[in-house]
Amino acid sequence: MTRTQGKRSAVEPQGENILTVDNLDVEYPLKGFRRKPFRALTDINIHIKPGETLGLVGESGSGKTTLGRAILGLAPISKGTVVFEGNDITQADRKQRRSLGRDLQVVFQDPYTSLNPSLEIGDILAEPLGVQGQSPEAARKRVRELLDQVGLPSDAINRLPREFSGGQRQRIAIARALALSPKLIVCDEPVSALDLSTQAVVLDLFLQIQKDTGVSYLFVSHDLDVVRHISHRVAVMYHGEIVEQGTAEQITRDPQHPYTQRLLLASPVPDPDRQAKRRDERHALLEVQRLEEASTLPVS
Ligand SMILES: Nc1ncnc2c1ncn2[C@@H]1O[C@H](COP(=O)(O)OP(=O)(O)OP(=O)(O)O)[C@@H](O)[C@H]1O
Repeated sequence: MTRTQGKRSAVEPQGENILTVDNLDVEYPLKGFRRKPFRALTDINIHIKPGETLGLVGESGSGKTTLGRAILGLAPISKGTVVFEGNDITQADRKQRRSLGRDLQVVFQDPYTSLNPSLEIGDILAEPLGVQGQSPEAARKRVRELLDQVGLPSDAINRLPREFSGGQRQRIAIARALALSPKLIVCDEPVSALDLSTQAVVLDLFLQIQKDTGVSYLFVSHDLDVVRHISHRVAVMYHGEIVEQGTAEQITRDPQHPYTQRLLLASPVPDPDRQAKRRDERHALLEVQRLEEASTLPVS
């Protein structure tokens, strides 16, 4: 393991699927006379169990974001089913979607644009709690818990997003996604905008939160190294199709599809000695990063 200090458990999650996507097609309508819709996804089949991370890797334009959006009910599905906690979201009405929305959250790539710049952190985190009818006192208590869970001090409550670094903002975005204790979080390139050492810290946080809460992740990234580190299983997307699925180890040791083989060539697994040395270097870097983050946090 090269990226983080956290360890992914070797035990595979068991039980009923929390999410099952079957034979899914997504077609975007295109403007213009007689233009056929653009098929962005073809015959997608994936599933995720409670407490499991499915990593979704693929090149730009392969359809990763579209699949995440389809699961969130935000993409034009032309065929197939998306069953979340036993409910087919393609058939759900607005009221059912709202209640499903509680258990299904998202963390986006860009921590600079995903937070409302004019709201204080306390209000950003309390917003979903208020919508669900929590009293201001209960919401305030939950906001403090959330900040603690993502490793930010409680005085962050009265600060604005611009007062935080990229890594700290992504922690705030993760806290917001966790507010309603979701069962599944769609993580759409959540570390791509961060530098390498901050990526490692945030990946550790995702692992720790999963250990503590049992939440499942669909973890989207173009970076195979990130995906195979954080995921129990990996699905490889290519031109709108899933061309290969397996455990991170299977995909790494015995890639079947030429695209996966190319991805691996671009991201080789280092030999054990080099790996250990890089891990030590990484740990030292992480410690420096943590100290720096702590010292740049605003003090009230
Ligand atoms: N709203 C839309 N209307 C038409 N085509 C779209 C729309 N959104 C995405 N597409 C097309 O669907 C395909 C898949 O896009 P998508 O954003 O899902 O890929 P991606 O793998 O997430 O790429 P990236 O890593 O660059 O974000 C692309 O060809 C894209 O141009």
